[in-house]
Amino acid sequence: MGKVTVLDHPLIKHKLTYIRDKNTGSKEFRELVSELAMLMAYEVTRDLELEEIEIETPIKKMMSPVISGKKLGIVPILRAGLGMVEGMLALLPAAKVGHVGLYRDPETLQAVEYYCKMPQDISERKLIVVDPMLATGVSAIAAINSVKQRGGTNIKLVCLVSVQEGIDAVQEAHPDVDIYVASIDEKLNDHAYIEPGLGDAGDRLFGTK
Ligand SMILES: O=P(O)(O)OC[C@H]1O[C@H](OP(=O)(O)OP(=O)(O)O)[C@H](O)[C@@H]1O
Ligand SMILES: O=c1cc[nH]c(=O)[nH]1
Ligand SMILES: [Mg+2]
Repeated sequence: MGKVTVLDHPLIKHKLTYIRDKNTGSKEFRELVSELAMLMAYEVTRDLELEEIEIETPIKKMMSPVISGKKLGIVPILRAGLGMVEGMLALLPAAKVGHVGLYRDPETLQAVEYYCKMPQDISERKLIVVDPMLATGVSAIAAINSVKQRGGTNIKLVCLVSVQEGIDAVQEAHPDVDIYVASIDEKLNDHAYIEPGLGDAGDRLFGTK
């Protein structure tokens, strides 16, 4: 079973409070989501492999570590996942970006996929699927299915706000995927929105609705 990590660094908690606040407008919301993604990227990449290379300081030669091993890929789930890409790329500038476009049908709550474009060498990359919200888990499960169908094998899921129900669903469908969240909230409401949550992440990012 993949592990679940709640990233509860004080900076993450602080910024999360302000994206939850209904009085936070789109500009500030976008900036905070981006900053949160950057902080989470730092934690999620803790297990990157290193190799020693020889360098020379102004004083003497030494062996010193640099990142090695598999390259990275970031996969936002459109639309709301787009808000997390820039922050992740700020820390991981060499990562390639694949996109999965899908929305949750408000009536059936099923995921409807409308776009998918992955890096060609997806099977050789460590992939980080990103979406601010993990509610029922239907969207994340569908997105990870799409990534796997195209050859992705090494996958992590990073979300800001989640509920236990969504985490359980992803773990059952994709037991090989580690999940990182900033919060596990109380529950889903009757419309499968997270309570207390932050509302509709896509609408708040892009000023729609
Ligand atoms: O876990 P789930 O129950 O599937 O819900 C979570 C999904 O819902 C939201 O996307 P939405 O369908 O609103 O699309 P959008 O990003 O285009 O707004 C959110 O960004 C997730 O992708
Ligand atoms: O609370 C929720 C649930 C699904 N999608 C959102 O954007 N917010
Ligand atoms: Mg939405």
